Amino acid sequence: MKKRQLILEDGTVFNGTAFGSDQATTGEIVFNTGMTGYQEILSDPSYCGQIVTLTYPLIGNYGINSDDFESIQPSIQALVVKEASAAPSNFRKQHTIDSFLKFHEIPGIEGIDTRKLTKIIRKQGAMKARLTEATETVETGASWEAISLPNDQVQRMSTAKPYVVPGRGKRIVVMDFGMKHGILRELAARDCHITVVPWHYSPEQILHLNPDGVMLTNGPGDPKDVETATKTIRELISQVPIFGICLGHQLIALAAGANTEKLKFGHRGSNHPVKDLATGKTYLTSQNHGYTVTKESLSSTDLELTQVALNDGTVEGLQHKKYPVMSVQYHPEAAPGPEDTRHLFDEFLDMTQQTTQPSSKGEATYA
Ligand SMILES: NC(=O)CC[C@H](N)C(=O)O
Repeated sequence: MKKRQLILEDGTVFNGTAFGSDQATTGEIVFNTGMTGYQEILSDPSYCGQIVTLTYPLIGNYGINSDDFESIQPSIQALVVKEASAAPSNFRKQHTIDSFLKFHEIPGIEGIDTRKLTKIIRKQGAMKARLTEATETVETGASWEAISLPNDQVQRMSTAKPYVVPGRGKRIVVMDFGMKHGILRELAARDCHITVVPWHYSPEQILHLNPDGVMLTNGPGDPKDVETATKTIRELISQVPIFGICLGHQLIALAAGANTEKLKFGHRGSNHPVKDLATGKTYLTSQNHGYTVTKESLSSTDLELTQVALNDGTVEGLQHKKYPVMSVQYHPEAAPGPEDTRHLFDEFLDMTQQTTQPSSKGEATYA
């Protein structure tokens, strides 16, 4: 078995065994605490450029199947696990995790105490890490600084050309920032006529499609890296009902004049409790994000805080005070994860009945 090392920016070195493809690689290291759903995590484009470690110790035990992908091409930088199952057992199984990662040229390392690794990330915060042959010397602080991580992930993950998923229902334009299939699945299940457009589509191009509503998807990286999209959303807010998920939520916040910031180590897992402030109900949610909307920055905007994370009090949901625009930081499409908040897709489609004409009082009148 080939030896491989995981070297963290803080100097910690983990020794393990290679699986997946061969190349050495560098990325931001993040952890996900979900007990299942590794295939969806591997193929979630929001992880583009990140080395993902999973706290659940046995990964790959039900194989890789044809049904559970969240994108065609997995885009994680590397995978770090305790044990990669070589003998998966499931009636849907098509590949082992090793052969799947080899095919997609993604390196992995196993034999790592991923819970110890996670505790280090929680203490030190998200940092750079390198996956390499065991013979490479440990990098020093200065050389880590010289390694810059990418900031063009949305450009790489978004569709290059618009395309249609036909339906007979509501006309929804989806701005693709690195969309998970789950979002399309939910809209298609509600018979929407879906037009998926590239991240840089202009307000004119979007409105020309005559949408009943605009969906802003999840996506990788820092929301401040896609200023063009923020400007587009700023123009759309008063003209069409909008629903934003994760990166889409952060972009609505920026467009409305709020701020975003990087969390110390992010939220990634399938059991994050979120409280709806209007009803007092708590939902379990699926999450994958490293940035958050700055709560204090909301006071100078027309956005109202609707939901908060119960673990750390951060912003989880927003609603525009004048227009039919809402967003959540978590994943109501829940792939993987609990389905508590799927109803938000229905609420979005209900919202598309509302007009966006401000009344004489400056409030929107919802027909
Ligand atoms: N899943 C997402 O859309 C993540 C949004 C953003 N890239 C973040 O990490 O916060």
